[in-house]
Amino acid sequence: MKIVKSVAEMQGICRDLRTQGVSIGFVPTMGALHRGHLSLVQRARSECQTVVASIFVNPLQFAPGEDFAQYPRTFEADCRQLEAEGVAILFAPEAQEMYPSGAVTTITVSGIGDRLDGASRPGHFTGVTTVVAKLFHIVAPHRAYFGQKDAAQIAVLSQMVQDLNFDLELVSCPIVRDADGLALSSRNRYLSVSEREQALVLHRALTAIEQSIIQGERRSALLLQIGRTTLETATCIKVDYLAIVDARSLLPESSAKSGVLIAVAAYVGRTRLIDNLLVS
Ligand SMILES: Nc1ncnc2c1ncn2[C@@H]1O[C@H](COP(=O)(O)OP(=O)(O)OP(=O)(O)O)[C@@H](O)[C@H]1O
Ligand SMILES: CC(C)(CO)[C@@H](O)C(=O)[O-]
Ligand code: BAL
Repeated sequence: MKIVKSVAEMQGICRDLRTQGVSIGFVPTMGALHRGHLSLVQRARSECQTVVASIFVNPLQFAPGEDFAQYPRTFEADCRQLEAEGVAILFAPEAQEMYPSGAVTTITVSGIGDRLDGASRPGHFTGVTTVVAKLFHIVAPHRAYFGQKDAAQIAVLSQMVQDLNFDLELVSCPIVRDADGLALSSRNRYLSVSEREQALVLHRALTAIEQSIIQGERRSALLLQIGRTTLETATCIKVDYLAIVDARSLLPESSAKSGVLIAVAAYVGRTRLIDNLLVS
């Protein structure tokens, strides 16, 4: 696996690949890799001739007071895992390389970008869309792979790709979970043993809602009440949001019909976790 730190070098390599007609699959990450990230690489490998991954802990998407400084950085182990999965090129720039003039020019998806995580983490999605647009310009992928765990991120990026005419396909990949249901996340490593036990309530709340839908209940107000009752069984959880929304616009839906997203975010101790399910 070739490791590239310079924007100009990365852009040159990808330009050559495209000229040769090689299809490029791109997996952007912030590192601290787990099986969720690797599932995106595996999907990219199965659909594209070359896989490019990136590791960049993007300062722009962390609000003041968030965990930018503590965010886990496990570069050597990440490289070993990416190489074993057949990634051809890893782009791992420093912040100065990505933002030499600071963040003077940014991209904001209005509306969608201010909902769910965008409401709780002001400026977060402007940071995400700005860095992902830059990465798309640098890597010029044919396909880019994102996890459904970050469902609001997918909604925001899909809108950006459409509005700014990025010539690529955005591929959404299923949530990878531990055997007990907890969605894998780099931030899970912040959890103590007892916090991890409490964190299971997120998936349990989503499952309780799903069961009610399967039994025929469609009214969002009632489904949200069922979810909240389950969340209240955990003592060290502070719910940020539990919402039933349209998966594309992220606007509230009064009925849990097909295509609707049920999303939850909660602080488990000081760690903020998210999870969701799509109604099909
Ligand atoms: N459990 C998972 N299943 C599938 N994809 C995932 C999972 N966790 C993360 N991803 C995807 O991996 C990509 C990189 O995410 P990121 O590096 O932020 O990891 P993360 O585990 O989500 O970290 P964080 O704890 O910061 O949310 C994103 O597209 C994200 O949706
Ligand atoms: C897409 C991303 C790599 C942009 O920094 C990040 O938001 C993430 O890891 O989901
Ligand atoms: N997975 C989204 C990255 C973040 O939480 O900042």
